[in-house]
Formats: sequence, C-alpha cells, structure tokens
Amino acid sequence: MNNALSLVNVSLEYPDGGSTLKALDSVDLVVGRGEFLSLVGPSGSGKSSLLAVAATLIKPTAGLVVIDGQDVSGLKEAERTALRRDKVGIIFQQPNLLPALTAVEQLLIREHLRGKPLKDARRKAVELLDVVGLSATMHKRPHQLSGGQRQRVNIARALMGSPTVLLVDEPTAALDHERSESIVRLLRKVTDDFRTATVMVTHDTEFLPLTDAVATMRDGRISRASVPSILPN
Ligand SMILES: Nc1ncnc2c1ncn2[C@@H]1O[C@H](COP(=O)(O)OP(=O)(O)OP(=O)(O)O)[C@@H](O)[C@H]1O
Repeated sequence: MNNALSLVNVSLEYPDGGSTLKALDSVDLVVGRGEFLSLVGPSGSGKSSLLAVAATLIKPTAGLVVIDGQDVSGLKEAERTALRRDKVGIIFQQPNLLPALTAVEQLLIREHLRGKPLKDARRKAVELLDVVGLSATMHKRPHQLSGGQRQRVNIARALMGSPTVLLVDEPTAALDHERSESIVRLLRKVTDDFRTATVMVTHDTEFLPLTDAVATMRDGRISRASVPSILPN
C-alpha cells in the first residue's frame, strides 16, 4: 500500500462544560510515502490534535487511522505502542534531549533501555548523524550544541526506528530564519531519502514551497490545497 498514513472521517471530541468540543471534525487525510505535507491553521484549529491522533497517542472518538496498511483502531494498547515504535517518528518543537548524554547516546538510549545489542544501532546512529550534518559533533552534549544542532539530533533520533510516518510539530519555532530554513530543507531531504510520509505543523508560510502540499485546518476541519494556490502572487 502506497498510502503510508490515512485518516478516514476522523473526529475527536473533548468534554467542554455541559457540551462537547470537536477538536477534529470528520477529517480525511492521505499522505503517501515520500510526501511532505505542511499543516497550517490558526491556534486552536486542531493541528496538534491531528498529530496526536496520527501518532496513535490519542484514540479518535470516531473514524479510522491507518498506518502502513494497518488499521490502528482495533489494536490493544501494547500493539499500538509497538506500532508507534516501529512505524512512527515524532519530532516535537523542543528536542527534549537528555542533558547528560552525547548526541550519539541520545540516539542509542532507547535501544539500550530495551536491552538490545548496540553494535548495529551504533552504526545506524553514526550514519544518521552524518545525514543530519553532525558527524563532527556526535560526542557533544546538548549544552555544547546550538539550537539548530539540537533539533538535528532530534530529527536523527526520530529516524532511528526507520519510521514510515514522520510527524513534526513546529520544528522551527525556537530558531532564527537561517536555521529554520536549513531544518525544513533537512526534513525535505529526509522525506526524499527515507521515503517517509512527513506531516509538519508550521507557522512559517515562507517554507511551504519546500513541501509537496499544504493542508489547512480551521475549527477542526481540514482542507487540502496544492502549495502554489495558497501562496500570494
Ligand atoms: N486535552 C484537551 N482537553 C480539552 N480540550 C482540548 C484538549 N486538547 C486540545 N483541546 C482543544 O481542542 C482544540 C484544538 O486544539 P489543538 O491544540 O489541536 O489546536 P492547534 O491548532 O494545535 O493549536 P496551537 O497552534 O495553538 O497549538 C482547541 O479548542 C483546544 O482548546
């Protein structure tokens, strides 16, 4: 199946006083392998809710989430966790790196905690740090890295599990313009090279042309447009 991520008629409701608030309202979305989608929309429109549902962190109230051909809704909690680990990479705005660990150790800690042999993982970690341009800084700790470098470690770490789906929440919010652009370019390259289905929530409309398509959210509803149609002439 080519559609790495599908949301079919997905709704998510939260209790809101005596009534309910629809954070997601009948959302349909399909993202293929190697596709880089931007997700934009005003604050409170449902972007983070969509990422959380796609990441299988929150169960929708209604609708289907299909990842790499597998319907997530019928899975037990342990199966969802395993699917998330094997298929989904998540990149948050703040890298949340562990202060005591070097860049390469940040990529290995999960394997280490799971008691996995580290030889292959170490080779992969070194390769990924090369992909994100951090070969020379792989033994540095977070406080020795710039904000952009920390975000690169974050991206490399998300790729350790060879995810099919890459979910990225405002990766440039804490960065200046130049570093922001290089991070979005890196996400473009990663999407192309690793054929991930990448969804990036962003407020940086100037970088939208680096992505394949733009979905706009408003009041929990989604509309999808090609990149040029939402850019000013
Ligand atoms: N845990 C929750 N409980 C109740 N309501 C929630 C919860 N999480 C989100 N909401 C509500 O759901 C709606 C969508 O929120 P969401 O965080 O998905 O929007 P967003 O587009 O990501 O906003 P932002 O750009 O500010 O992060 C908002 O009205 C929000 O208040």
